[in-house]
Amino acid sequence: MSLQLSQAKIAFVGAGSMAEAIVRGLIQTEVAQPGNIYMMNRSNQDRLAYLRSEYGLNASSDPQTKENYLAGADIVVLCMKPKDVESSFAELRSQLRENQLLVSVIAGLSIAKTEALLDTHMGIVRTMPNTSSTIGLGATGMSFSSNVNETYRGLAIQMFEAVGIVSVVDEDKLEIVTGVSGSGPAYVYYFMEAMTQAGIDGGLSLEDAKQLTLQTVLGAAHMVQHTNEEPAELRRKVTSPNGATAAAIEALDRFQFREGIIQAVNRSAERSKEMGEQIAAASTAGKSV
Ligand SMILES: NC(=O)C1=CN([C@@H]2O[C@H](COP(=O)(O)OP(=O)(O)OC[C@H]3O[C@@H](n4cnc5c(N)ncnc54)[C@H](O)[C@@H]3O)[C@@H](O)[C@H]2O)C=CC1
Ligand SMILES: O=C(O)[C@@H]1CCC=N1
Repeated sequence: MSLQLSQAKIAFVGAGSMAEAIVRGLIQTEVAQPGNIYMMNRSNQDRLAYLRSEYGLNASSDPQTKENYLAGADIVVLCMKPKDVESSFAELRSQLRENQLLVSVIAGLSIAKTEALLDTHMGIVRTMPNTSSTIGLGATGMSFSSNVNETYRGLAIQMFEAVGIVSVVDEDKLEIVTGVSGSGPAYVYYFMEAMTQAGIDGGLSLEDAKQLTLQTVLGAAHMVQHTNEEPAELRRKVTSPNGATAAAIEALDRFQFREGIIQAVNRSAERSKEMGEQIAAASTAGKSV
C-alpha cells in the first residue's frame, strides 16, 4: 500500500513562522500526527521547548538527533530563510536520500538550483504558502520537479490542502504567486492598521476601531466568496453616486492605491527572484548572502 500522509514522517528544517503555520494546520486538521513531526533549528532552545509543549511534536537542534530525524523522514520540508540556505544545505547534502520527498518553501529558490546545491535527483516540490495556513485558510502555489512520482505528488497536494487551498502552477509563476498570496497577508494587515488608525484619529475607541475594521475585512472577503460576484461589482453596490464612498475612492485614486498594490505585488515577485539568484551566486562564489 502506498504511503499515507497520516503515517508519513515529516521533518522540518527550520522552525520559524512558516514551519509553525504549516505544522499547526496539519495537527489541528488531524492530517498528521504530532509524533510523526520532527522540527529542527540551529540553536534556539526556547523556541524548540515551546514547539514541543504546544504541539507534542519532536524538536531538536542537536546535530546527531537532527541527523536521525532526517534519516527517518519520508518528507523533508525546507523552511529556512534564503540567507541560511548555503550553510544549511552544506549539512543537508549528505543526509538526504533519493527516495525521500523534498518540499521547499524558500522564496525564489528554483528547483534546478535546489537540485544543484544539494547535488540530488530526489523529487522536489517547490511551494509558496502563506501564514494563514496556521488556521487552515492558507493559499499555496506549488510546482513539481519532473521526477516527483504520483504518490508524492498526491501527498504534497494533500499536505497543503490540509491547511488551505493549493494552486499547481508552472514554476516560473511562483514569483508572482509570492507577490499575490505569499506576501499578500501583510498588505491586508497594513491596510487594517491604517483603517484602525483612522478610526481612532476620528474619535473611536481602540476596541471599536479594531472590531469594526476586522468585521469589515471579514465581511467583504466572505461577500466575494459567498455571492460569487466580482469585487468590482460589489464595490459598485457600496458606492452611491456622489456619495461618501465615491469620495473615499477618489481619495484612494489620488494616492494611487490601485497602482500601489500592483507595484507591491510586482516588487515582492522581483525581490523573491533576486533572493533566489543571490543564493546561487553567493554559493558559486563561496560566500554568504
Ligand atoms: N513567513 C512567511 O509568510 C513565508 C515564508 N516563506 C519562506 O519560508 C522560509 C522561512 O521563513 P520564516 O519562517 O518566515 O523564517 P523564520 O526566521 O521565522 O524561521 C527560519 C528558521 O530557520 C532556522 N534555520 C536557519 N538555519 C538553519 C539550519 N542551518 N538548520 C536548521 N534550521 C535553520 C532558524 O533557526 C529558524 O527557526 C523562508 O525561506 C521564506 O522565504 C514562504 C512563504 C511565506
Ligand atoms: O517576505 C518574504 O520574503 C517571505 C516570502 C513571502 C512571505 N514572506
